[in-house]
Amino acid sequence: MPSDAAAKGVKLERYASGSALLLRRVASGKFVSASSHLLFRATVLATLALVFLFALHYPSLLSRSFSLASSSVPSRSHRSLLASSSAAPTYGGERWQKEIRRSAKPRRDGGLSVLVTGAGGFVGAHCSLALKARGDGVVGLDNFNSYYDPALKRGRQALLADRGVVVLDADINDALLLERLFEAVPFTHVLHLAAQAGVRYAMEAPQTYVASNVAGLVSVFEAAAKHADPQPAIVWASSSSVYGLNTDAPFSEDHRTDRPASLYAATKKAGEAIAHAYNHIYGLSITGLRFFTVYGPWGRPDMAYFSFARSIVAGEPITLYADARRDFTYIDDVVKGCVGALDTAGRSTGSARSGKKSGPAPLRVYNLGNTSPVAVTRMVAILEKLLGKKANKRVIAMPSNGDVPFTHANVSHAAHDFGYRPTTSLDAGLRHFVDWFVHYYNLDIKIAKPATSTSKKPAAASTKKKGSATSSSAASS
Ligand SMILES: O=C(O)[C@H]1O[C@H](OP(=O)(O)OP(=O)(O)OC[C@H]2O[C@@H](n3ccc(=O)[nH]c3=O)[C@H](O)[C@@H]2O)[C@H](O)[C@@H](O)[C@@H]1O
Repeated sequence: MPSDAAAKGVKLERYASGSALLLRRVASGKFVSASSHLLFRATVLATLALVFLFALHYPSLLSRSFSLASSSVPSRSHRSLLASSSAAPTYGGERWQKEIRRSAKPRRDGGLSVLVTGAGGFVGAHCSLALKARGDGVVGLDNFNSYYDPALKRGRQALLADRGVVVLDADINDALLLERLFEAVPFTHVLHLAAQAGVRYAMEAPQTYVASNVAGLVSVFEAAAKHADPQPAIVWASSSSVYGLNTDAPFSEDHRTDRPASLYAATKKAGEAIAHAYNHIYGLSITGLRFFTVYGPWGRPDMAYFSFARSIVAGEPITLYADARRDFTYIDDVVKGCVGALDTAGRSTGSARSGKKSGPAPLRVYNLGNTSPVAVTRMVAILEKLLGKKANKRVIAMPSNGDVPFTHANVSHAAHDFGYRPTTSLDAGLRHFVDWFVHYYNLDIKIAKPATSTSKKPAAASTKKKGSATSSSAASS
């Protein structure tokens, strides 16, 4: 990855040469007299000077147009990394390293030291809390982009800060930052969850998926393979969507995954192929987890269960795709799967110093689903009951937007290798979600009592009340 200054130079050059070309074309017109050449040169110089000043003051605007790496996010300076101390001008340095090392330090014998990318995200925040709670060291990073309401991500960050977990304000495509992190801490594991999520949004913003899910994944693998000593084991988020047009059910890891139905799925499938290459060449221990429609407290507002809950409360219509079914998987179950995958990952066998591996390293992929698909109409009925309000439903045929009609996980491999056993029904899980949702948005809603008691308690993160409510209309798509 080029340095900031070099990248800025390239951008500036393109910008400047574009302006000069335009001006040259105007200059070649017959109406430009010889006497105006001097004026023309002065104009070019002045334009270049203005572009230079503009680039100095608004690098983020330029990088949004030209940089693949940052096209998915409202660009922010890579130098303002510790969200808790925005005054810090650079990363690296003693104070920065001290804070990172404190956060990364395990508090139990044999504890892991885990770098969690996407720690401000839904699954990342829950996993970070769970790891910290059992005495592992955790450092998070997140670019806090505005794909959905960043206030929610900041809320999760605040929760993590309460528990002593630092979440850096940084992008996975910032190779230098990753280098510095691996220099500062000998992480035993990386839990790589930073990604551009969402199946249907890929039609609107295809490049953001390439930037985060392909380029970003390579960036993490590169750093782990070449700048970490010893190399960590990596567990990363793939997706149930890789099964695409597969019709054999339940979906097994042995089934075909070469027919993705969306660009999102294609980038996740590409990630699995990239993982194979890095495992093969560099001896990185890599585990891909295929998540199945994960939901719960502190969830993603772009997902159907969350956006439907908001619409029901607001009395707005919702659109249901006819006959859609999902293997909805509760966050606590997924967290157990992630932790199990970390605990059983096995070591990487490569060496950053020699560039060689001592032997084959583990390369694994697992489904993390609930094993019981439920109709989306049923999911809405549960929400209606909990919220005490009917949804204004519009049912349409499933559009061709990358969606698939159903998902259904076979989890026997994860059960066998690390005891993964999902235990939360959609009724119980949505109750925990609605409980959190009502508190978080300070809604005046009394949640309907369960017909039968649910055995599980809400997730640790779900009981935290938010003092100042975020307007439900503020959340993104
Ligand atoms: O399992 C996965 O791999 C994926 O799960 C979800 O994707 P999806 O299952 O499509 O989740 P939602 O967007 O919440 O949709 C859930 C269901 O609601 C349906 N839906 C969605 C939106 C809508 O307006 N109407 C509607 O009926 C969809 O067809 C789908 O069956 C996540 O958004 C992806 O990031 C993740 O990778």
